[in-house]
Formats: sequence, C-alpha cells, structure tokens
Amino acid sequence: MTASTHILMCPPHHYDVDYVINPWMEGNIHRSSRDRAETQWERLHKILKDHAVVDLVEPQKGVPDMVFTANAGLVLGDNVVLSRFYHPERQGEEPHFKKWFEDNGFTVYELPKDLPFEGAGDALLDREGRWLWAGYGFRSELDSHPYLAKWLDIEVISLQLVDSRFYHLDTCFCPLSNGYLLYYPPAFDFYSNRLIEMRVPPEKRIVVNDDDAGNFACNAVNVGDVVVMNQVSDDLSRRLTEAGFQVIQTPLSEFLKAGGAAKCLTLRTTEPVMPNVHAVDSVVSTTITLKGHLLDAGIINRALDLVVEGGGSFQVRNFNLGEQRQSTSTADVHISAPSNDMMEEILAQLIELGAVSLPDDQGDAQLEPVSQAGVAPDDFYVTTIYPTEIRINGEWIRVGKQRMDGAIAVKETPDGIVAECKILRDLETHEKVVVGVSGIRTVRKPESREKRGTQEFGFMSAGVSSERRVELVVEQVAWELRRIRDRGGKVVITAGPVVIHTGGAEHLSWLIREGYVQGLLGGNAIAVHDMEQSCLGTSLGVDMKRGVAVRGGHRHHLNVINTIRRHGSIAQAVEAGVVTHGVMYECVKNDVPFVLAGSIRDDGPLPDTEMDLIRAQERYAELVRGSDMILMLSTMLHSIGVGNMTPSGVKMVCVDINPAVVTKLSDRGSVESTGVVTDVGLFLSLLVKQLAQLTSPLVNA
Ligand SMILES: NC(=O)c1ccc[n+]([C@@H]2O[C@H](COP(=O)([O-])OP(=O)(O)OC[C@H]3O[C@@H](n4cnc5c(N)ncnc54)[C@H](O)[C@@H]3O)[C@@H](O)[C@H]2O)c1
Ligand SMILES: NC(=[NH2+])NCCC[C@H](N)C(=O)O
Repeated sequence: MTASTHILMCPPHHYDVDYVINPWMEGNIHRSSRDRAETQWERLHKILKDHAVVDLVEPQKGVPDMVFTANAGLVLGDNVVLSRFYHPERQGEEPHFKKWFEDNGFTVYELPKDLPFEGAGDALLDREGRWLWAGYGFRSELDSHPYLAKWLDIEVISLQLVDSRFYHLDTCFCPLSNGYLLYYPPAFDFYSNRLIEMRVPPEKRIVVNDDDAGNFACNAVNVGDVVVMNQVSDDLSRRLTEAGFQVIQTPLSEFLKAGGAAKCLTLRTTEPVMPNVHAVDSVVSTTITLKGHLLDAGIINRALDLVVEGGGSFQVRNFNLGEQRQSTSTADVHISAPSNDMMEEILAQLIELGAVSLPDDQGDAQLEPVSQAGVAPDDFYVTTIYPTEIRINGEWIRVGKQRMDGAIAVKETPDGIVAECKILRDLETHEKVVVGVSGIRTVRKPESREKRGTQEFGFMSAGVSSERRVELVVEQVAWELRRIRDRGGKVVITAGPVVIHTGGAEHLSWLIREGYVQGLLGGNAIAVHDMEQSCLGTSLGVDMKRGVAVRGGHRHHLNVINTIRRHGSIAQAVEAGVVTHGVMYECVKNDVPFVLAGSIRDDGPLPDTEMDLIRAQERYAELVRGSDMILMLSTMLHSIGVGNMTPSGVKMVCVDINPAVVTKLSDRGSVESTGVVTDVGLFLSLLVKQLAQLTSPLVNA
C-alpha cells in the first residue's frame, strides 16, 4: 500500500442509468443490475484498498452518477476546484461533494455558475506533477482552464476532445507513473495530439487501439506500478507489463452502461504539489460581435462551428434578435483558444464569414515589409473572395482587386495609402503586406432573411442539386443573361472542349453572335476542336452529324492546328476564309476577346494559345475583371482557375456532368454561385431555346 495515496469512492447504493447524457447510456436506461454493480464496485474497492487508503462519501438519492467520484472536483495539495456539472442531471451532486471536501479540510474553489468543469474526469495531473492535462469540448469549457491555472498554480495544457464516446478526458487519456502515458489519439484534435507528442517522448507513449479504447482501457487507476482497469487486450497488457506495470483487470460492465469505468469511480485526493511548478496559462480570449441574419442565414451556427472546429471554445453573450423580418441581429461571442496561433486561425475564418466585427481595441492591420520580391512575410493574411477592408491609422480602407489566395499589399502613393490583393509572385520589395488578422474585416451584404437553398426561384441560391430541374436553372440563367445584355453588362464564359464534343458549338456560337458573351476563356482544345468541326465537320475525328468516327479522323485536329499555324492566328484564318463558322469564328467576327491558356497536354499548340502560364493568368484576370456573370461550362481546370481570381458578388453558374466538380466550384460560401449537374450540350441547347423565347426586351428593372 502507498500510505500517502488516498482515493475517494462512493458506494453504488443509488446507482442506476436513469437518463442519457453520453452515448454509452443510450439504450441502457434502467438496464443496469444493481446487484452486479454492487459486486463489481466491491471488487474494485477491495483491490484499491490493497494499494491506497480509500475514503468513502455517502451516496445520495436522486443523483445516481454520484458513484463516479472522479467528477467531484480536481484536487491539488489542500486545494480543490469543485465541479460545475454541464448537465442538470448531475448538478445535484455538487453540494454533497462540496460538503465532503470542506469536512475533510480542503480549500474549495468554485467556478462561475455558467462555466462547466467536471473535475478529475476532465483534468489529470502529470504523474510527475509537472503540469495539468485538461480536456474540453463536451463537458468542460476551455474558459475554465485559466481558473485551474490560477487557483492551483500549475501549467495547464488544454486538449480538445472530438469524439463524443470519449466525452471526458479520463476515458481516453491516462498519465502513468515514470512519465508513461496511456491514451487513444483519435479522441483528440490534431493540435492536441501535437501537444501530447511534444510533451511525452515516443517511448513513453502507450497508444491504445479502438477495441481497448472501447473497453475503457484508458480509464485506469494507477497507483505506483499498479494499473487497475476494466478490461485489456493481451497485447496492451503485454506492453504495460514491459513498461514495468502490474496490470489488474476487474469487470466493470455495469458502470460502462453509464459511460464510466475504474478511473471514473475514483478520485485521488492526495496530489502532492511539486516545488518550482507554477501557473502557465496559454489560453487566449477575445470577444467578437456577429451582425446579420444570424439565425435565418445560419451565420451564428457557422461561426460557432468554426470556433469549435478550430480548437476553440465560445460563450454567446448579449444576443439581440432582430425584431422585424429584414432587421438584423447581433451577438457578442466570447471566444477562447489554447494558443495565439489557434486564435488567429479562428479569427481569420470568422473574418471570412463576413459577419464579424472584432473588438475595436484590436487596432490597425499589422504590416510587414516585402524583403524579397515575390515572397510574402510569414503569417501573411490570405485573402478571400469577399470585399475586404483593412484598418490603417485608425481608418478603414477598401482593398482593391479582390481575389482569393492572395496577399494584401499596401503602399504609399501620392493619392494616399493603397491596398490591393496580389498573388505572391507579384509582390514587390517597396510594398508592405498585411500579416495576422487584426485590423481586417470582410464586407458582405447580409444574406436575405430567406434561408439559402430554399429560394427555388431566387436566382443563384447557392447549392448544387442534380435533382434540381435543369430547366429551372436555364430559365433563371436566361433571364439574367437577357437583363445583363440589356443593361450593357459583361458576361464571360469559360468552356472546355466537351462543349464541342456534345454538340454545343452551334449554341455557344449563337450566344456570342447574339451579344450575350463579352469574353471567352478556355484552353487549346476548345479552339482546336471547334475549328476541326468548322473546317472538317468532325470533333476528335467523330463526324458530328452522323456520330461515327471517320477514317483518318484522328489526324483532323492536327491538320487544323497545322493550318491555323500556317496562317499565323485564328483571326487571320477567319479573315482568310479558312474558318467560316463556329465559336472562334463568332468571337473574331463579333470582336469578343478570348484567351486560350496552354496546358501540359496541348497538341500544337495553336499560335493563339498562351503557353506562358503567368501571362495566361494575367490575361484571364483582365478579362474576368468587371464581369457581372461567369458561366463555367465543362472545364474543371479552367473553371477552378477562374474561380480563384473572381471576387464575391459576381454571379457564377457551373455546369458539369460530375457533381463533385459542380460542388467544388459552387461551394464558395457566397449566395451568388450555383451549379447544375447535367450534360453541357443539353444545357446550352435549352438555354438558347429559352433566350429565343424571351422575345420582348425586358423593361429595365
Ligand atoms: N488536343 C489538345 O490540345 C487538348 C485536348 C484536351 C484537353 N486539352 C487541354 O487540357 C486542359 C484541360 O481540359 P478540360 O478543361 O477539358 O479538362 P477538365 O478535366 O479540367 O474538365 C473537363 C470537365 O468536363 C466534364 N464533362 C465531361 N463530359 C461532360 C458532359 N457531357 N457535360 C458536362 N460536363 C462534362 C468533366 O466532368 C470535367 O469536369 C485544357 O487546357 C485543354 O485545352 C488539350
Ligand atoms: N470521469 C468520468 N469519465 N466519469 C463518468 C461519468 C459517467 C456519467 N454517466 C456521466 O455521463 O457524466
């Protein structure tokens, strides 16, 4: 027996599964045998009495989970932080545990009422006393960790739990003597696993597999070199033995029905304070304000999900719900994160959400000089598609040339400070770049109160649905194309050769001829196969009228490339009467600019194809700028490229036969984008028919 070790237990006289507050309890209400539970508890009690002094707290009626004394609180030295239970079902235990601690001479610290923390179930001391591992995510709040650090004067390492089966830290994590750790990595987020690996050397980490984790092997009581647990596989038992531990198994199946096992049934009340160990609290907090149709547009859900998925924790304060149909709501949200880096990552995503204003004390945007042309400073802010403003000298200024995946370059000019999005390769040494997340906000118009995706007739309600009638989307696109044309707006189309292969050339030619298209973006292939069809009636060597391959057809596209190369350009071949109809013909004849970006798989290429990729991107961006709408027709490569350089506010329609492509291209988080899964030739055919039916010019709205 280790005389200095005291353990608190509570006899299971009132234990039962009376409710469900964790996944293990589902289906087990009133299915635990009191007799078997008493027997199993007695066996554990007897085993532990051989190795420690076991104190008992009187069980109470109405609180069946009181048997799980691990959750009574967290003890260090003569101090104890009393638990604040998350679920009301267990809050009745608090006064009983508080009384026991006070009667036994502990100084009891109590957390604020609305700040849950479930004791040694969610906080476990390193067995060498060097720091406190503290879990959060299901029962305990991250905001409780600074209190633990302060009251117990110890470093707290916050670990986010991500699997609801392992809802308490002690169900998946067990610090052992001699610096060993028994744990189940999938129960933690990536960052927490990195923290564990940084603190516990590989040779001391005993990783538990799914089966052992499901049998609560990590929920073990360790006293000295003894490890007492519910059940363990031969392999894990061997590894523990090799590490110098004596493994004692004792069945606790009746308690597993409530989601607990050996460690849950115990609370070590003698935890020595180590000299020279002091509080280090890395938890950072801030308060943001969300504004918009927080409920209807789902903004608050998305924001809070972002916080949790980013490893943080939140408390919603001062929620003011908009009273009128179109009035907006506001909410102050207190956010905590285990480190500055994680907080910055969370805030960057909230800024992208666009409904966020950071506290005014966040100050100006941080600027760092570009020390090497084409290279941004570390921690540069990555731009999004949304209109963005940065705060310089207390003034908010709009960032120009908005696009995603760029940096914000800032420079002094005779007209004042100018900020614009730049892709990394274009950064110049006389510029500065925004780093971090302070002093940045995105400006997004509050989405309409209607939920996204429920507006079947609201054009561009985002979302992809192969079930959605193609005709419906065609009607909406036709209506928008007509409106844009009538007001002299700009529509750009990016298209792949599949448009030609599916018989779409005549329809796309019609759109260009009728003035619905002000720019065409594509690659070598769409031009090659369009002119192959125009000159030779085939596409990829297939007769477009009969649908059969023609003899020698496989050379047709090379013959066309060769002919165009001989004339020097597509325009010259059109002027020479070689190309007499088709998409490229209509572009030349109607002065519709086009850019053909080269790719690794190009034949030829055509003289017009821009094989300098950087130049091609620049020319694409020039043609995209100022667009009101972009149609992305069956080209994943070029559609992604165009999407990356298009700011929000531009209506985008993606047409592809592959739902995954449509989802990727439509999922921009902006309501202006939509996608339809269909054959592109069919889509164009229906679109032309619909436009032709819109005979009367629309009255300007
Ligand atoms: N001969 C050549 O020079 C040649 C030939 C082919 C491609 N290329 C080049 O390769 C690059 C990539 O070509 P890409 O954009 O065609 O390929 P891609 O794979 O990026 O996109 C093709 C898209 O078409 C979709 N699709 C296929 N059938 C469809 C249908 N019936 N209806 C609607 N969507 C359909 C696919 O799902 C895919 O997303 C381009 O730059 C192109 O010019 C050159
Ligand atoms: N330290 C623990 N894991 N305790 C287990 C507690 C079980 C209890 N039914 C609950 O859900 O709270």
